[in-house]
Amino acid sequence: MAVELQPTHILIIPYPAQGHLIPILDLTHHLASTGRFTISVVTTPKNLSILSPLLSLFSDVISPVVFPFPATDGIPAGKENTKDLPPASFRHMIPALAKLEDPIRRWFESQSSPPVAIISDFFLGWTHRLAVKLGIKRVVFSPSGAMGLSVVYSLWRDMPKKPDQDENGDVLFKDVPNCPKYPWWQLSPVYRSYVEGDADSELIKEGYLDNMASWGLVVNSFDDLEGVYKDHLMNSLSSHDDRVWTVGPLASPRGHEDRGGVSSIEVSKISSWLDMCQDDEVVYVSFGTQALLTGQQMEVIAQGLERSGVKFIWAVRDVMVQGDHGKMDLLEFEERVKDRGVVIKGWAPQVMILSHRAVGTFLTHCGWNSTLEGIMAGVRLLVWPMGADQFSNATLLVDHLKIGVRVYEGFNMVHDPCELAQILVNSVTQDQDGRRRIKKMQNNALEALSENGTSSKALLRLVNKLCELNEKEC
Ligand SMILES: O=c1ccn([C@@H]2O[C@H](COP(=O)(O)OP(=O)(O)O[C@H]3O[C@H](CO)[C@@H](O)[C@H](O)[C@H]3O)[C@@H](O)[C@H]2O)c(=O)[nH]1
Repeated sequence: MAVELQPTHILIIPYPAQGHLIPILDLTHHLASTGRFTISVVTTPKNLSILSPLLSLFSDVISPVVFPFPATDGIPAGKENTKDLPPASFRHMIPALAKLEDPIRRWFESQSSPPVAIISDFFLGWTHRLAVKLGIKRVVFSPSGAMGLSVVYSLWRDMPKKPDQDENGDVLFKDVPNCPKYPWWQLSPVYRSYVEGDADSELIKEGYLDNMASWGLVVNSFDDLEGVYKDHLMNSLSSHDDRVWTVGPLASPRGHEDRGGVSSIEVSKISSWLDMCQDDEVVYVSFGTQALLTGQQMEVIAQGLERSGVKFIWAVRDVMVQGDHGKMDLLEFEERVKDRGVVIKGWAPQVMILSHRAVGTFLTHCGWNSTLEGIMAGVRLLVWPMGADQFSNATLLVDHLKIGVRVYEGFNMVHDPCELAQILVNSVTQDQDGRRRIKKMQNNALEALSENGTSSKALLRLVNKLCELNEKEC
């Protein structure tokens, strides 16, 4: 007699930052599309709206599990997403979310058919212990690449100290392939702010160790881009056995117009403007959803764009438009360049812009999602890493794969608008070799996502492995 298959119930727990939410919800979308799961997604009231498109597509499959946001020192009431908070809030957001452990456990115990696995962001390491208590599996979701993750895991495992109390002293990662090294100031700010014995610091450290002990790991990357680092993770995380899945670049199968937010400018206006431009002549500039540029940096970018004479779209975070950004007068700048440039204040339809044939260059902070989106669009990558994993992403793109050009690094060096202008001009008019290399990587990414590609196969293996946990199905 045929056994009736029950869908496998899994619990997704995202971290409320757009660069983390967007890819884990893309993964959720892919899992929901298989028809083999019921999926519960943990969220808080102010983050519910980002789930709406998925909920309307998969109302029978995906259910939100909404908990009040836990009140926490360092996070103002009413703020539940890091896009509305300064970068240092990461230190507070991680402990805040750990307070959801008990409510989630109580919710789990009330379920007639509880989840067999948790897939949760790497900032939620405590979910490993929760999963162990509940007798289920935990899969870490890494919105960062495999190289960035290898470096950060190595940091928390080995706990290097600041060399000679010098911000510029190098820390060497001997155990990571290609032995990268970074000056202290380029290491993860969450790591640098660690204070031994401090409760929040210890919770964050435990979280990373718990990540390394979890049952599996999903990385938003693909083997042609980072195979060596995937293998390294596979070998160094013995607990993961063969359960490291590189399933990227994750993208929304639904299209990209409202990916991660509602565009603050009419999408049709932007596409009509781009339609009037020649192939590859437009430079797109964005520094993601976390970096807070200084007034001086805004000024350098504006002057660089103005002096270069290139066509451009510059996405400026709304907090930087509202904030006091020194001498920089965005409105005057816009007026001066209105014939050849667009400034988007607030959320930009980034993937749509990058994939337009007129856009040929991306000046990026090297956030991992932007990196993958740039590769998928086959645009030249001008990189200006600011923090987090962005310095290792820059190493990968510029030094190892030679598909990016390093413009500047971080906040503290001297930035010269004339030099930036020249780099922008060169990227639009020259650099054919760089362009060929990025096109090749774009093809590799598309290949990875094709039916028999490495990422599609990894996704299928992940799906099968999760379904095996469901005794009713096996
Ligand atoms: O106006 C905007 C701004 C951003 N995005 C999207 O938002 C995401 C931004 O992600 P990312 O490029 O990774 O930048 P951050 O927001 O800075 O991401 C944080 O999270 C990433 C994943 O861990 C890290 O790689 C980064 O260093 C960290 O800053 C991308 O999908 C963008 O397409 C838009 O669509 N419109």
